[in-house]
Amino acid sequence: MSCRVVVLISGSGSNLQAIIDQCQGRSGVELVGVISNKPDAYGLVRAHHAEINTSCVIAKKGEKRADYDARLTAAIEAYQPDLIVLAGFMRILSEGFVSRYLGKMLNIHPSLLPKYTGLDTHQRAIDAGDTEHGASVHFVTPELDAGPVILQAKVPIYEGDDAQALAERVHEQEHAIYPLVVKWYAAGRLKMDANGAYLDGSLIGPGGYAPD
Ligand SMILES: Nc1nc2c(c(=O)[nH]1)N[C@@H](CN(C=O)c1ccc(C(=O)N[C@@H](CCC(=O)O)C(=O)O)cc1)CN2
Ligand SMILES: NCC(=O)N[C@@H]1O[C@H](COP(=O)([O-])[O-])[C@@H](O)[C@H]1O
Repeated sequence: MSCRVVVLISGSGSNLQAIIDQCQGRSGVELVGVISNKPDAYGLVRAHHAEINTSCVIAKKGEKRADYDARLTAAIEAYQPDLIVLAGFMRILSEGFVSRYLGKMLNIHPSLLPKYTGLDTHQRAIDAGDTEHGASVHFVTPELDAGPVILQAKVPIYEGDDAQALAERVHEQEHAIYPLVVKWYAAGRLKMDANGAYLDGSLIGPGGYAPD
C-alpha cells in the first residue's frame, strides 16, 4: 500500500524535484498531486514532466486566510493524501487547516530551527555573523516554523557569502534530507504527538535526529 503524497509549492520546486527523483514510485511513495498558490511556479512544470497531476489555488484579493485554506483543503482532499509536503509553500496556514493535518504535514525550513523562523533566513544569518546555517525538516503546527524538528543539515557560512551563495549551499542539503524524511514517513517510521516527533518509536531531540 503506497503512501499517497501531495506536495504544495509556490516557486521553483527544486525540493519537489528532489523528492520526485529520489522517492517517486519507490520506498512506498506515490506522489499523487502538486498544488501551487502561484500559477507561474516552475514546480508545476516539473510536476508535468513527471506526469504528476497539478492544481492551482490562487488567493483572491482580500480573501480571508481561513477562506483560502478551505479552498486549499478541497483541492488537497481531491487527491486523498496520506501525507502533505510543503516544499517552498509560501503561505502561513490557519490553525484550523493545520489542526486537520496535524502529524501528516511536513515542511522544510531554510534555517537551523529554532533560529530564524519566518522569511529571509539566509540574509539574517549572514547579518548576525553566524558561521553555520542550514535547513530543518519539521512537522507543521499552527505556530509558524515551531513544529517538532525531525532532521537538520548544517552548512558553513564563508567570509564573503551573500544570501544567494548561502541559499545554494543550503539547497544542496535540503535535497538530501527532505526525500529521506518522506521515505521515513512512508515507511511508517515517523510519528508525532504533543511531546514531539518520533522515529522508530524513539523521541527525536530538539536538534532533529542524530544517529548514535
Ligand atoms: N501555520 C503554519 N503555516 C506554515 C508553516 C508553519 O510551520 N505553520 N510553515 C510555513 C513555511 N514557511 C517557512 O518555512 C513560511 C512560509 C510563508 C511565510 C510568510 O510570511 N508568508 C506570508 C506571505 C509571504 C509571501 O507571499 O512572500 C503570508 O502568508 O502572509 C513564513 C514562513 C508554511 N506555512
Ligand atoms: N519559509 C519557507 C521557505 O523559505 N522555504 C524555502 O523555500 C525554498 C523553496 O525552494 P524550491 O522551490 O526550489 O524547493 C527552500 O529553500 C525552502 O527551504
